[in-house]
Amino acid sequence: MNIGLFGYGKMGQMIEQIAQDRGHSIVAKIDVETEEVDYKKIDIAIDFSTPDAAFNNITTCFEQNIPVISGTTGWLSNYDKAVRICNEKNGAFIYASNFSLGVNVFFELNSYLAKMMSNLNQYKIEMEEIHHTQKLDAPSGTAITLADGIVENTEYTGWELDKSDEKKIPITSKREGSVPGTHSISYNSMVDSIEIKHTAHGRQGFALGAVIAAEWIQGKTGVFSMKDVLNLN
Ligand SMILES: NC(=O)C1=CN([C@@H]2O[C@H](COP(=O)(O)OP(=O)(O)OC[C@H]3O[C@@H](n4cnc5c(N)ncnc54)[C@H](OP(=O)(O)O)[C@@H]3O)[C@@H](O)[C@H]2O)C=CC1
Ligand SMILES: O=C(O)C1=N[C@H](C(=O)O)C[C@H](O)C1
Repeated sequence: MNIGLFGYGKMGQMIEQIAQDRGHSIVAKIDVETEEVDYKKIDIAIDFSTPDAAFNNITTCFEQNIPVISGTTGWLSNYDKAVRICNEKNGAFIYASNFSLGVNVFFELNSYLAKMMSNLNQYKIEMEEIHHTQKLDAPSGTAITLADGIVENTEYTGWELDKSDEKKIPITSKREGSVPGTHSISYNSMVDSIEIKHTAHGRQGFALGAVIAAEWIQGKTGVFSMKDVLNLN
């Protein structure tokens, strides 16, 4: 595949390595200073840019009939609009807050645990995410997806960064050194605690998942998720 990288930062560079190892070519590296893009050369766009840039990158690719894999977080207020444009253009799109295969299994585990805990009111939930100090958004996109999985299966109505509303899942966001991404959810009662945790050891897992998604979406039209790619449905 001829891949166009939208965003050539920490993730863009990791994806370049992994994509090349799997026999793909990087035909464009687009970042904030790029003035002209030759879209004709690009079979698929992989966007790991910034919350401000993602929507425009993604929808420009739809206009050019290029399928898009996006891992950028912090732009989701425009997600429904992007989906609409993708469908209007008969395009192909996957957004995932986290492309790592392990985290996508962790999402399923989180939903299953939330369902089991939903009638045990003596347990109070807490979520923590830890990332490197360069991260622009908080809470992480992954933490938001985890919170959505809990809301779907319990009486919680949403999430909040500061603990105040009993009906909301309290999320603590920590920014420390170069931590690639750690997410934990705990259920605490007076007598015990249950905790599930995912720890990324680097960015390879995110990048590999994004390249696998790009390979999978070739020749398809529609809006998909990593659940489809990994057959976790
Ligand atoms: N879904 C997932 O699995 C994962 C998602 N992420 C998310 O991916 C995004 C990128 O992460 P990361 O690579 O660590 O961040 P970086 O800051 O290292 O890279 C972002 C890059 O985007 C560039 N950029 C800025 N504006 C534009 C633009 N208009 N078009 C294209 N590129 C632009 C930046 O350039 P400049 O520096 O010059 O501004 C920078 O090179 C974040 O939102 C992060 O949360 C990260 C890891 C995994
Ligand atoms: O910015 C990052 O680094 C990461 N961002 C994603 C998120 O916001 O969840 C995924 C991963 O945790 C790394």
